[in-house]
Amino acid sequence: MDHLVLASGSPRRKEILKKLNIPFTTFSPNADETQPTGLAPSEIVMALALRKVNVASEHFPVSVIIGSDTIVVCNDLILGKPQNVDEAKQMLKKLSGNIHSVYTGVAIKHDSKVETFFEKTDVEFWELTETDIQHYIESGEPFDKAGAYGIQGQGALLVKSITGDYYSVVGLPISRLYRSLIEFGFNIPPN
Ligand SMILES: Cc1cn([C@H]2C[C@H](O)[C@@H](COP(=O)(O)OP(=O)(O)OP(=O)(O)O)O2)c(=O)[nH]c1=O
Repeated sequence: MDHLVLASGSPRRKEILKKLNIPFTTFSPNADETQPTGLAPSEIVMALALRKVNVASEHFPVSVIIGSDTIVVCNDLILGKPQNVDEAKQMLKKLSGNIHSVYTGVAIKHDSKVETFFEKTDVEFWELTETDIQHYIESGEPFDKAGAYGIQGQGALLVKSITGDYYSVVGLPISRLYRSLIEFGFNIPPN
């Protein structure tokens, strides 16, 4: 079986990838995460995922490499990770009482062969009070997450409904990835 590398420093992505039940190495790619301008959200997340696998492939030239990127889009505004409390507050205010879309792009690379895809999941938030937002920010959860929340943590209490893949919101659309890896030619033994 080919060697698999997850080009990510995200502990969530690592946990989700374990569902494949195959060994893999993680590598934090430190790629430039500046969002390219003039692209649709789906294109942005695929471009950033590609940057991550390209950096990792310099270190693992013979491996199959997976990279991923997640952004939140609310009323045409792209929300990445908040840099401070104020930004987190602004983001959560925007999401309050609204439906937003979470885009996760994935890139798979082996030698010169590259595959990219994206998933879009719609998430509806309850109406949040100032106190709800304040309490949630104090949990510390918002700061390493796109849109300033984590659906897998206390952020679950903010979410009214979701349409699409839950794991894509957490950062890695695992069932689509599983199928894409097989189509890509990666040999995954039956569990
Ligand atoms: C919306 C949402 C995002 N997130 C996370 C997923 C991503 O890890 C993060 C968005 O930042 P990313 O830049 O996509 O990923 P990362 O910097 O955490 O990891 P790496 O680039 O090394 O792969 O937000 C959650 O964990 N839960 C959520 O509900």
